[in-house]
Amino acid sequence: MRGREQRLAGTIVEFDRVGLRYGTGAEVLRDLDFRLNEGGFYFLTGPSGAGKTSLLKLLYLAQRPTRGRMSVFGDELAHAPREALPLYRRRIGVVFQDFRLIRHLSAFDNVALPLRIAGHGEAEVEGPVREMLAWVGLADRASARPPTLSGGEQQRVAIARAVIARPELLIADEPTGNVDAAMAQRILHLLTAMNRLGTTVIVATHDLGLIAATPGAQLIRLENGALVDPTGALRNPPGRPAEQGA
Ligand SMILES: Nc1ncnc2c1ncn2[C@@H]1O[C@H](COP(=O)(O)OP(=O)(O)OP(=O)(O)O)[C@@H](O)[C@H]1O
Repeated sequence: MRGREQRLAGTIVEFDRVGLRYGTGAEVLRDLDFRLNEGGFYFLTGPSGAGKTSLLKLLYLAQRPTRGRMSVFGDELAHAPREALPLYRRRIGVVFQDFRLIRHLSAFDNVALPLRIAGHGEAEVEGPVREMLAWVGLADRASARPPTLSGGEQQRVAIARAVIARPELLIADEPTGNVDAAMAQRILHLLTAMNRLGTTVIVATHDLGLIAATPGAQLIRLENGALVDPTGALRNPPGRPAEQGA
């Protein structure tokens, strides 16, 4: 299926001594060494200002490392030409902390956007978008514009938009930051359902309840721009297919 890529079997993202600085400031991320397994579910945690959003920006290719190597979907992207990135971005779904919905478009049109950008005709858009809106419990809000939706509803439109094109990698920045506990459970359910369908998921969160409710998820902890990985488990994740029975 992805045979042309030379990635280490089972690895979707690999960081090798990655550093990031903004402008001429000090590095906000330092010496990040880790791998994400295909099909894994990861929580990214750490104190405010530790660099979680910055790390996610590297993952969704909005920032490039200022140091080190970074491969995504098996290709080295730290120095890839800018015009090469949109093709990779289409394989990544992002739920932004502040949603970034388009205010003047309906919930339906916001969710339809990735399919339309990918060139799908309206016949291929209508059904999947209706189905996705139903899946996130917003079938009756399809024509509503974001400013008329509650925070939790906007959050679910943002999730529907992020997953409609079946991304291989789903990145969510504090996806339960604006909702109550019941809605947080519902959002977690949506993310784990995507994960069961094969999508690799990484979620930045301060919500310990969310982590406790997701057995099998792996923790990635950042402190002051560096990974806390005392056992090296993030550099050499156990149980990767390439290592089994080899
Ligand atoms: N665009 C930017 N320009 C300069 N510095 C930035 C920029 N974005 C983030 N920073 C700095 O990088 C560091 C890490 O910020 P980041 O937003 O990645 O942390 P975070 O762990 O996501 O924090 P929070 O949990 O509060 O969202 C902070 O010191 C922040 O001030």
